[in-house]
Amino acid sequence: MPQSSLSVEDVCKSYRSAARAEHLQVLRDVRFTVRAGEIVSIVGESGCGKTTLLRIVQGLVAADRGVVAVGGRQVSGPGSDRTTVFQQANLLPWRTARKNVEFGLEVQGRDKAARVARARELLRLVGLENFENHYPHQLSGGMQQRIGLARALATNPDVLLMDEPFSALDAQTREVLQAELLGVLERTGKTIVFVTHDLDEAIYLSDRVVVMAARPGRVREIITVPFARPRPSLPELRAEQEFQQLRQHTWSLITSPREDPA
Ligand SMILES: Nc1ncnc2c1ncn2[C@@H]1O[C@H](COP(=O)(O)OP(=O)(O)OP(=O)(O)O)[C@@H](O)[C@H]1O
Repeated sequence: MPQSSLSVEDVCKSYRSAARAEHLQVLRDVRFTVRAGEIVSIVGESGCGKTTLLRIVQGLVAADRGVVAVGGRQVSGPGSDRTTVFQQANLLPWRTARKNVEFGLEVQGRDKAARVARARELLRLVGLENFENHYPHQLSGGMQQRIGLARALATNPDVLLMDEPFSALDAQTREVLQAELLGVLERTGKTIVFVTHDLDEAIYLSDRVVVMAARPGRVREIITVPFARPRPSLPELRAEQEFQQLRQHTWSLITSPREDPA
């Protein structure tokens, strides 16, 4: 199972604000690492630069300063070693579930037999092997998101970048998918960066939680999550005092008055 680490070193990014003719510093000296096979979540108030950071890691936006590296190789643009899973699965409506999973493999020019075998393997992994010929409109939101995850895994990226992948789902489906995601990730050993507004989700899924502060976006604290894997269900973990303390600490970091960023 090949795995790669991800490192983000002193990343800075500013945008020119047309309205105020000045630079808006979105990210300042952001630094953290995700070891191979780890899940690290990023949380922080709206506008602290989480999506911008993911886009820099993806290689879609260039940092002004700093370095992003996957497996020690510096990122200089998009690459097949990184794939993003978004809030909406954005499946192609005219393709079946299996053909959606095959999409990236087609782009890579893989032959049909290999594509079909790989897509079936991933549909099994996400528990949808009996739905390969269904079209997206025949699938629930949670099922579509599972297809989106299978599609992202199909090309075997080293790093998965997950941008609030469950936030459009109802609470119950969300908890089911969180538990499933943990199972899938344990089996695939991917290195994951997971952006979320949901602190329970961040703590439940992650090895570490990067708490960001805003204006400029920067790392406020990196919290190590002490719970051993495999983890119990989220409702069980939530009942533990240590979980509640960790959540309270994370919440207080996000909501407490900002220290002077100078
Ligand atoms: N292309 C751009 N041009 C100018 N400003 C931008 C651009 N992209 C993002 N910004 C600004 O950067 C800041 C951070 O935005 P970003 O979307 O990264 O935050 P976020 O933490 O992901 O927010 P949310 O939690 O609401 O999704 C915001 O003030 C936003 O207006």
